Amino acid sequence: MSLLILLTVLLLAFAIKFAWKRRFLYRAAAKFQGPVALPLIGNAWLFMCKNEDILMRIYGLSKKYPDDPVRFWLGPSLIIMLSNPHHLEKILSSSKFAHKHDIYDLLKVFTGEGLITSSGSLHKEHRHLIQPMLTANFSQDSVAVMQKHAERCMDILEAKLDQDMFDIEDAIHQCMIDANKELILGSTRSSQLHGYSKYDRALTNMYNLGFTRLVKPYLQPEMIYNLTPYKRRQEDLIHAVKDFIKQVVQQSKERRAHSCPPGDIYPVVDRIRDVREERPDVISDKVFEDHLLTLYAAAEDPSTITCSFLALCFGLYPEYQERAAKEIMEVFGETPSTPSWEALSKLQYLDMCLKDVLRLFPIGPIILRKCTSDFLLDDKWLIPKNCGIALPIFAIHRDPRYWSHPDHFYPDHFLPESTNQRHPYAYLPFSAGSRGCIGKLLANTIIKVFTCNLLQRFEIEAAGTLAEVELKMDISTRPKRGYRLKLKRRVWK
Ligand code: HEM
Repeated sequence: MSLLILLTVLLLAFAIKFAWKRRFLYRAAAKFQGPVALPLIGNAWLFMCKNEDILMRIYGLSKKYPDDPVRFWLGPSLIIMLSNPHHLEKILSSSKFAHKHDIYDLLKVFTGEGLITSSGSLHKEHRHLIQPMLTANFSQDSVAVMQKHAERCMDILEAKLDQDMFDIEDAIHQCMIDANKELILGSTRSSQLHGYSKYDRALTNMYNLGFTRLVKPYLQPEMIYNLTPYKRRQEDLIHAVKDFIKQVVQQSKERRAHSCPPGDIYPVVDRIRDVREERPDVISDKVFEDHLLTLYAAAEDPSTITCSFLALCFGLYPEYQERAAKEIMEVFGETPSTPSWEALSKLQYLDMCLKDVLRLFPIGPIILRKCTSDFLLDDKWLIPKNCGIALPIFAIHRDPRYWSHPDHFYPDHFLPESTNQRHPYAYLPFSAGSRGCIGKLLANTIIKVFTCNLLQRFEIEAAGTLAEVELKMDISTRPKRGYRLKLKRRVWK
């Protein structure tokens, strides 16, 4: 009995000390609106649903609190969500929010100190080294590489001509694997010709496993996670992925030793290797591998998703497809050939289509940051040090106050007169500021070259409406039932 009393007293003392140390956080949180928080779990109950439905829960909440900041408690963690573009601008342009939220640490087992998961001075220094490698010149050189892989993909898609509906994702995924492996990793092993490799499969499973742990709080404590089968699986995946990256590094060293010409492109791996030669103290072997895996993963999956959604939207909105195809024909003619860099920039309508797809299906539907010191927002709201910040990009991209046709594919959203009237931070498909995407130009190039090839060869059909495309969230936004399309030979009228 006395032991029980002692334990209760100790527990109570611990709880009081814990609450006392965090009194500033509670005081600041009380100034924000937010849903009812339960003892211990806070608002975590709002997100107790299937992983894939979390996106819609967050969307619902941000619609409920569209203007002023709102607070959530996820267990002991305070998160402030901001849905007003004017607030997003303040956050994304402040150095106080350049830190990723602590939850990203769970992904460090995979991508270590790569640009997505690192923060602080190491991130800043390495971003300065890597960003200049992805210049307009690199994107320009990537056109020919992308054209080669896109043509191969179109040849594969010929087999689907005039057949039943099929999911186009696999074909696009293998094409994007080949292109990004050559551009970033300098590897010419083709998944389109030889099928998915062990590495390709491991990487896809890695995204899924990483996301599962992010959204299941009970898997987050290391002690518990280590006892689950997920841990074993994680080790197998890491092993497969890292093995491949080590081979890529080795091949790059051999190219250097034999002064091999870089082939079709001077890939990112060789560019980083050359920087290391000059400054070996700055990038260790381990961080070199982390960068390669991060850059490849950051490029391959978003490009696949965006090209697939663009094809689906063209299938659902034939009039916009026709307009984009006509523009491509006017600029390039009917026969697919390697587009010139100048000609690509003439595809204004395709550009508007791509922008609207990135609006509807942003790769980062929610961006999470950590506040590293107290921050006074609009001289009104004190965002306390160490709390999390959530930016619900998906919800803002569908807010009817900024978009005339929020839930439709509507390229005219990006007519200059509409764009000029909108707050620039109401559209953030590549995020912004010191943690914004460094591959934006490359991504635009890859996707446009791919789409030119697709529309030059095929007419795309899809059934139903965009409203019927149910979405799910994993590490990005995807359709629950795939990208189902039908292809017909394009006949120029
Ligand atoms: C359609 C294609 C793409 C989209 C929509 C996209 C979107 C984004 C977004 C939203 C972020 C910020 C994430 C956050 O703040 O949490 C980001 C970061 C990043 N992206 Fe992209 N991305 C794309 C393609 C690429 C490509 C092709 C590369 C590189 C070759 C790339 C490399 C990166 C890197 C390294 C970061 C981390 C930057 C940092 O934190 O310093 N991305 N991307």
